[in-house]
Amino acid sequence: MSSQGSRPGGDGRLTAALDPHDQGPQDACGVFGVWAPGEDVSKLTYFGLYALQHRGQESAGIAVSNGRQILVYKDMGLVSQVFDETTLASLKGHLAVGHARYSTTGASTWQNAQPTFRPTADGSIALGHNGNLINTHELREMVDALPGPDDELDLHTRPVEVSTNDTGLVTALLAHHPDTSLEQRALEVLPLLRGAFCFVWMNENTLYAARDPQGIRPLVLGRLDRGWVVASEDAALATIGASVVREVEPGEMIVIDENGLRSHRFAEPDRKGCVFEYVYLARPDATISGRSVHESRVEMGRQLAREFPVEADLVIPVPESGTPAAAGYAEESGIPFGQGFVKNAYVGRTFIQPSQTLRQLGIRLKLNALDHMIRGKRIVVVDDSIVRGNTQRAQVRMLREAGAAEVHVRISSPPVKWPCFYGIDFATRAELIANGLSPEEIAASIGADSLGYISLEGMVDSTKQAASQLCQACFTGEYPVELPDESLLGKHLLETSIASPTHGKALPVLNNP
Ligand SMILES: O=P(O)(O)OC[C@H]1O[C@H](OP(=O)(O)OP(=O)(O)O)[C@H](O)[C@@H]1O
Ligand SMILES: NC(=O)CC[C@H](N)C(=O)O
Repeated sequence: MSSQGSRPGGDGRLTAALDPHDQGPQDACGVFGVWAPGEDVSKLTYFGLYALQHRGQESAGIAVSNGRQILVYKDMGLVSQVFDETTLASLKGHLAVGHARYSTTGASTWQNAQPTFRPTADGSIALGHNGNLINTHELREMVDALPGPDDELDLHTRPVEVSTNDTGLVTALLAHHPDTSLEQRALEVLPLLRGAFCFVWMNENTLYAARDPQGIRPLVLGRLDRGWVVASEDAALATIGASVVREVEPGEMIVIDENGLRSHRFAEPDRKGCVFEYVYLARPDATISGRSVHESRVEMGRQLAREFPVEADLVIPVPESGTPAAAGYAEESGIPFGQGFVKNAYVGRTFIQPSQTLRQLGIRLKLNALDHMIRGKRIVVVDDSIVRGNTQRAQVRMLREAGAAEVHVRISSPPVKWPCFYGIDFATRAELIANGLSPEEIAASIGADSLGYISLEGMVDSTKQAASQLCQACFTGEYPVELPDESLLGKHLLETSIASPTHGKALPVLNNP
């Protein structure tokens, strides 16, 4: 990576840039934000992101401010690959925001890694986003209507970031507040956004967080002895020793600075939390809307055993996220629970990798069957979901090769038939195996003796949330935030990117690869 344009510096408050590829051998979508004078905020953010790594594994970044300038460090890779002690030690300040990304809109590139950065009339902002916006064309037009970078910025001292995703557009809209405060500007911009968003952002002195009116993705507020924290999941708070205060409410914006915490309501709440957070996305030790994710998953397994019993010798999970449901299935059915697969702990989640080839390779890399546990037995194998079918096809084959007498697949969520437009890369309908095939046809396709999916009601009841307050669009096709264009249903979100470097204006940023 080489730098384009000159490095920031010289005007006393300019954002400086740290590009890991300019650091020689010193080697640096979960969101995290911390405001804590006297604490090592970049390290707290690093550990917070580490706890949120399961939410995004393509790129990671941290922005930190010491009150005068914001430093941003981001790169492709896992949190532990992007940051090291030296990098973290150079990120000094009293407030920080961090991000671990997997892409939903805009390619998986350094330019789209977050926090995104943009200079403003009175400083700069850095922002991280979990979610996905669906009115990006509208937002693009709003950004295009803003005064261009040439009018606004000195490009000799402030190089340009060409971000091609939804997050870059919001950053540009927020950053344009020549005559008003960032806080006021945010209260104008947030109501214009459609879709899912949990944002954490900052300027030099203030930490902000906001959650969309539907509260599709989780966001929690926590307290340190000497500060405040916001994070996608409460497990990240526990990791850094912060206590949970409450969830950031749907439609709420929080502002934290030396005067404490202020809360604004920018929209009326209409709660539609993502049910797939309970099924797969969130960590099992997370609590969302007062309900333990682990307990929800165990209950889904119990319910699955009631709905799809089978005579068998052993219940095994597809690790990791299938494990609690398998335990619930075994408990309810009375069939012994055991380990049938060994998971390589160093391999990450497979369905969120960007290409099909990588996904398929990833599964073989991840799971190996324990032959002596499997041989001659009738196996019930429990997983949380079938998306493209890669995992089940591979693991049924492995179980057969290991000598299983029968393989019965049980899935603790209903068939995924519809793409997600709110922050999960469920891709196109064509890629979803349950879109074209019945459960019987899927069983034949993956080579299973039987296949049972939990009912929609069974899954929803297990979360102890009112069905009316959950987004179940990936199972039902009923989208709680109206899609601007029905043709979106046939497209991959990565193809709906709002701008390419050759279309529209370039967004200013600190360093270019
Ligand atoms: O039908 P597919 O397209 O294969 O996707 C579904 C699989 O992806 C997830 O596992 P993943 O490996 O991502 O994560 P996990 O280890 O946390 O269960 C999920 O638990 C299923 O096993
Ligand atoms: N998974 C996410 O939350 C993605 C955030 C944002 N839409 C992006 O693609 O960067």
